[in-house]
Amino acid sequence: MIGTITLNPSVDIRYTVEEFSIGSVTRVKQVERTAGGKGLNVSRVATLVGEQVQAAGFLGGASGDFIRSEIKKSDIFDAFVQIQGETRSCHNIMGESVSSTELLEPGPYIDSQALEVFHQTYERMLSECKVITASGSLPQGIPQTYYNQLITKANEKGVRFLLDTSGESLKAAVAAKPFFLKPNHEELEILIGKKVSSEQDIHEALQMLSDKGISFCVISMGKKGSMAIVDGEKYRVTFPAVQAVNTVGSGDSFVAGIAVALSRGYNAEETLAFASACGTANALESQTGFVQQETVDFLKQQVKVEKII
Ligand SMILES: Nc1ncnc2c1ncn2[C@@H]1O[C@H](COP(=O)(O)OP(=O)(O)OP(=O)(O)O)[C@@H](O)[C@H]1O
Ligand SMILES: O=P(O)(O)OC[C@@]1(O)O[C@H](CO)[C@@H](O)[C@@H]1O
Repeated sequence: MIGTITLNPSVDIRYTVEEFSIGSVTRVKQVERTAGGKGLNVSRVATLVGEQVQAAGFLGGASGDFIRSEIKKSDIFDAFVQIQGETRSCHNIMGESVSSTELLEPGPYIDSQALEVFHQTYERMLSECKVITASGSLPQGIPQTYYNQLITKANEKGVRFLLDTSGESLKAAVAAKPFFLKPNHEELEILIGKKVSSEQDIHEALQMLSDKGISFCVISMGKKGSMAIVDGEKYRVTFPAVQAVNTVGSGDSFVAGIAVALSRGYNAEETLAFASACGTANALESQTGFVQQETVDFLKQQVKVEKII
């Protein structure tokens, strides 16, 4: 079983608009709500490709109730801790001629009591899951070094810990040596504190993270594919161009693909091809964090994974 952690889930609200400009009134053509936050996207995609998933984090208020009802419909085991506060919403404004614009709320305050209940849940997850993913920002009241505690516990138990976060929590987490990291291009620049403009810069960054003890690291670059280092071996991942519909959640779908592949025992090349297919399959759907099994199977055959000597 795969365990997913979404400490700061959200109701993702997608507004489809014909045009959008700051400082004027916009009438929305279509509104869609999904149970989101990066880890819930991971949960949904891993379930859609056939794995059992238990999902944990914090949920509260009417938004929390909505997410719980969606989790139930998706056949994901609900291990979320109930809180007093209200789960946040994240807004994505997009349209045919409007490039995706996201507004992400900060999330509720988590008190020490809720955190204590989460610790108990996490201990149980470590004994039931081979792979654990942790994704996204941290809600208020949780220190930026919090993922380090979770990583250390997973490492002690020999559970593979896959981390997809950004900013200070990503910077801090490297020292705790998560099994897997997936910064995108922008997150990588913040992580290493310098511009990454050439393939050589990416190689150096991957080598640096590998030398720091990260077994599996991927730098994802949207439609340009990704570059990876797995146990010291470097890979370039590419695929034919597609007509993307909504790329929000493609990174999460990629992480879901990695988690699924690892729990099935795929080798490095197969794992990267499968994850990349999941990322692209999501980009072909309008719904955030959603893939179709047939699309993943088809795309997996189109992905090229080359070892870089
Ligand atoms: N426009 C696209 N066309 C095809 N595949 C895409 C596209 N964008 C993303 N993907 C797929 O998804 C993977 C991850 O995408 P990306 O690098 O955009 O992650 P991300 O920035 O973490 O995404 P997000 O934060 O929006 O979930 C890519 O490696 C690729 O396989
Ligand atoms: O604030 P975070 O946790 O960093 O990101 C939240 C979020 O933007 O990430 C997902 C896309 O990856 C969306 O579903 C969600 O709204």
